[in-house]
Amino acid sequence: MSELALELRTLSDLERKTEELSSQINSVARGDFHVEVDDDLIKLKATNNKLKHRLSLIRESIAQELKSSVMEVTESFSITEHLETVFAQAFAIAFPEYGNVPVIIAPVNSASAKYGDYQCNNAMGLAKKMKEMGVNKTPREIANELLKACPASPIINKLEVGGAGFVNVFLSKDYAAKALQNILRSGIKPPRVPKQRVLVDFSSPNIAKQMHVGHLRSTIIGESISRLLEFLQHDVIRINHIGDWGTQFGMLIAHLEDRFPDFLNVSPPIGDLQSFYKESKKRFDTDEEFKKRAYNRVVSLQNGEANSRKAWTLICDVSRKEFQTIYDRLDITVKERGESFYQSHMLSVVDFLRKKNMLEEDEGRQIMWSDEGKSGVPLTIVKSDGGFTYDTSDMAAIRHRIDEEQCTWIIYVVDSGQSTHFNTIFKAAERCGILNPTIHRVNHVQFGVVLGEDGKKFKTRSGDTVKLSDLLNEGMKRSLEQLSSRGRDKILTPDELIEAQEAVAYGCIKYSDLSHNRISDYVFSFDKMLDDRGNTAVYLLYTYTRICSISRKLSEDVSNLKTILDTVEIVLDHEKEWKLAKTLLKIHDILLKCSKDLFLHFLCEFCFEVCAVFTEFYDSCYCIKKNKDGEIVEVNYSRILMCEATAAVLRQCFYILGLKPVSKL
Ligand SMILES: NC(=[NH2+])NCCC[C@H](N)C(=O)O
Repeated sequence: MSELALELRTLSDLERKTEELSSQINSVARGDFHVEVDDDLIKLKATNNKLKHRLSLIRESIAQELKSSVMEVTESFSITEHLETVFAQAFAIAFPEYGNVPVIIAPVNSASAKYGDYQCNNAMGLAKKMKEMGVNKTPREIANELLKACPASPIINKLEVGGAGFVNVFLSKDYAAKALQNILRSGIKPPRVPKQRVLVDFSSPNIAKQMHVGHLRSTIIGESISRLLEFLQHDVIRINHIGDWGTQFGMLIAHLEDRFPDFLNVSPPIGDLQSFYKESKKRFDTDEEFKKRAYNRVVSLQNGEANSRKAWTLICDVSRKEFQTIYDRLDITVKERGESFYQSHMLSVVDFLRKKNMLEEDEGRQIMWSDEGKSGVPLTIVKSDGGFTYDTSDMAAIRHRIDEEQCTWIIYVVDSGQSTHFNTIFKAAERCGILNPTIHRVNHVQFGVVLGEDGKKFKTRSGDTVKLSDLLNEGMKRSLEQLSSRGRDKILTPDELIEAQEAVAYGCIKYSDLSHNRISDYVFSFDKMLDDRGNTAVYLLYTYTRICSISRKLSEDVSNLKTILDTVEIVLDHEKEWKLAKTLLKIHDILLKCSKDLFLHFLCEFCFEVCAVFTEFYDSCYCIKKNKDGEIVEVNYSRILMCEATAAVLRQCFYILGLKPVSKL
């Protein structure tokens, strides 16, 4: 919404108030009330006239401003947002007295193209509101007034009032052709959004414990959210909040000292950290002397004593290497900043909370309620032995992220099981003044559990947690089988085959996660994800390679795309060409929609739609005509450009979803 439009609304409100007052003055003047006429009220009437004049000037400049702001088709924007602005102006001009009505723009299902491409659906609601205020107008009358007040926009071909009072918007083909040409010239440009400094806390496995499928979900979703927000030009900090601190390290260090007494000189060959953990836990539970030494080591570690610190680093390194191999395979970038990083910040946040009188003694512990009414579960800030907890580290972390990192948006990609924890942290942070909800946005991006095909929690046959490296290996094996079943092992070079195998294996694991609404639990099934029909990575990747192979058929391929662009106009005469163009141009709307609520399945659905609409287009619109001998006799270059634009849109979406487009599959 432009500043002028806002000012216009404020002025309209003022105008309405003045009018109310004037009518009061009039009634008073008529003698309806026996009240002295206030001089101020009379002055207001004069002000009202001035305001009216200003209002008409502002309306004029809004019309001007809008013209200049939308004339540029070279800029990329979300069609929905653009139409929202157009209709907001129409509202301001036609119905200024109804203040801040949020504009409702909805895309029209392509099956009902005769009703336009988008609709403004406000008239019905407004008619109701007017009725409450004693004004009788039908939604169709309102829609007609809105239509008349709509400023010209280069993206609109025509407007019509339809049905119960919808304003139907038909997009302009000229605009669409230009917008597609821009995509081909300079790639997909992000729509403009206010830039934020945002921290994405994701992956976050725990040292010495198995990185499980829950962490895999967090890793995949967090990476894609980071890519999406980076694409939208936000300043993104990707943080791996690993569990590398806490009392369990005391027993791990004590056990390391016993098992590898020479650990300071010779790096200990801990192959299997999980069983190392189990061994030490067993001793901790049964051996009093060991337990005492373990506690000792926690204290020395937290005090920064050199040998304990060294032992801790060695243990963390073992896990770190394991995590990194998963990140490398899945192309994940995340900066490690585990719980240990916050040790000094925990000391200071405790101090801060104590000074603010937020801490309460509870059976030796120091707790904090997230609201004054003491409802819900309190946070444990200091344990009775003086140690800190997961709550303490998250309070320290949120404070650091807001005060020191200067983030205005923090996103935690963590399973739904922790939603109480995060809600409490957010409320507590607000209560003690760390977080100001008018400035800071915090989101717990929660997700459901991974289930096996039997509908039970995802486990190995023997009932153990599935090792992620085994899972990725299995994916690689299954993807090779899939490719071989299509005879690809005979067509592709060994390098191309490996590239295709990885693209399919990792792509399908990521995509099957991202394409489901993350809130619900999801069933992990290689069979489903490797299906080449339906909304799967395999289907998308195959469609993409098909598009690539179309232009490959041209001898002078698309390396001279720029020349083609300079000489060929995109024509959108065929119904399927026009449908494809409109589908592709939805990309900005979709990206914004995904970033609003941080749901990536909308982007997956969009990719699926693009592929389906492309197939319809390709089935009914020839791009390259060949004769009986297979020689090219005619090329429709406009359609070749459409193919290239489709590939460009898909590539951009693939990047955000972490899929690697391969030109041969
Ligand atoms: N700031 C956070 N608490 N991030 C999430 C940490 C997840 C935790 N390490 C776990 O495995 O459950």
